[in-house]
Amino acid sequence: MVAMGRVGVLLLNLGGPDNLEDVRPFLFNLFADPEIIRLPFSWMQKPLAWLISTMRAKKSQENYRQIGGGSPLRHITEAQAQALQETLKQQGQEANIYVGMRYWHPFTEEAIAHVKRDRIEHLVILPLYPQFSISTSGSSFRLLEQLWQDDAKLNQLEYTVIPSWYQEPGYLQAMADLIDQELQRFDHPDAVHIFFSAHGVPSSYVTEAGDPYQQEIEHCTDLIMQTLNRPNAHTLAYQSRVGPVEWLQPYTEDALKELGNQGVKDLLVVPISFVSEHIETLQEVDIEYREIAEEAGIHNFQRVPALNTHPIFIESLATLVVDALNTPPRTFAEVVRPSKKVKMYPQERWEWGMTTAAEVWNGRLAMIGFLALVLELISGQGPLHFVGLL
Ligand SMILES: C=CC1=C(C)c2cc3[nH]c(cc4nc(cc5[nH]c(cc1n2)c(C)c5CCC(=O)O)C(CCC(=O)O)=C4C)c(C)c3C=C
Ligand SMILES: [Fe+2]
Ligand SMILES: [Fe+2]
Repeated sequence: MVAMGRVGVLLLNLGGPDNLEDVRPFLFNLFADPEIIRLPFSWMQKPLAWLISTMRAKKSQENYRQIGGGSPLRHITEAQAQALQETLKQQGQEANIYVGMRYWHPFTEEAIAHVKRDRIEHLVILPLYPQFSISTSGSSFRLLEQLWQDDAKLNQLEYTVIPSWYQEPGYLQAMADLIDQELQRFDHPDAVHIFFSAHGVPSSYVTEAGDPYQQEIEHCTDLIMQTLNRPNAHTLAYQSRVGPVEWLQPYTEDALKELGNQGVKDLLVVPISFVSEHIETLQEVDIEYREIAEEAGIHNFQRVPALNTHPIFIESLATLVVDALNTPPRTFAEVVRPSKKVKMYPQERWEWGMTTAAEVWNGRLAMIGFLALVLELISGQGPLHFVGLL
């Protein structure tokens, strides 16, 4: 059934720096998010975000430089929006598509301003993360919930949230298709080890805060293997760990070494937590993990491309939208998981010149960092300058 009234679809995504100058402010926005670094005191959030983004900027910029000087995420997401609009139209469903990024342009706040400007009556909120995590979809839902609380006008809008959608048959089919296509390029397709690499999160998100992410990733992997219906061996591992705390295991780099030691020669990486090419496929997998794999004796290391605008994938998004318009709406309150502020999660090492110091930040260390920051701001020549961080 086709929904009446003005329909909008809000696609949520992370966002990425468009150029190298954007890297530091992008990182600041990311680390200023309490769903990314969970602190006991909210007043610490911004100073700490400032410190970590400042310390990480150079390394991160170097990674973005290796993939052409910026993230392709904005262009790809806009192309997905365009393709989704056309597919919906073919199915008789007119809809405006909006892109709302969490940490960079076009920001979620801008997207909501456009939704209001266009006087949308029914809004489907669709994160471009197939699986739910507190740190991704959860963070965007929390932000939206806040925008709704701050703006009474938004309450006239009928909205519905799709929390996660990795079970959608079209999505699974598109993933299986991409894998199958890449397998055919190997001399012995059945002998290829299929290596699912998911973006990691700190383990405590799952064990302490109740993030369903790990369970959804595991289930998703099983469903893709069932859809693929081939005899290949497969592994699931977690990539992109930052900081010294424990993240979901096994880590991608360890699992690759292990497989290399076991004599695996042909390996196909399947990025599984994200539907677009981005820095972690183009730089981390294609450059860093390839090097680790080759050193471990995996001579034929290939990767499945991201879905981007794969037609079966875009059709599955259209199906999700149409289904959401035809079922009772789901509110933010139903989909935002409770998150206890349990611990401080250090995401970055302190790199004081030559020494790698604290393994885990504690409150005291954060306090020292904060004082350093204050001194820095007052004098312009404070301790951060002194140790070469700025
Ligand atoms: C489902 C995917 C993602 C999860 C889960 C996730 C959690 C998470 N990420 C960080 C820290 C960083 N993420 C960064 C970039 C980044 N993260 C994702 C996806 C997930 N993150 C994507 C797609 C991207 C890249 C966007 C792009 O520019 O193409 C970065 C910045 C890049 C870098 O410096 O390495 C950081 C830092 C944490 C701490 C976390 C869970 C708590
Ligand atoms: Fe991330
Ligand atoms: Fe990351």
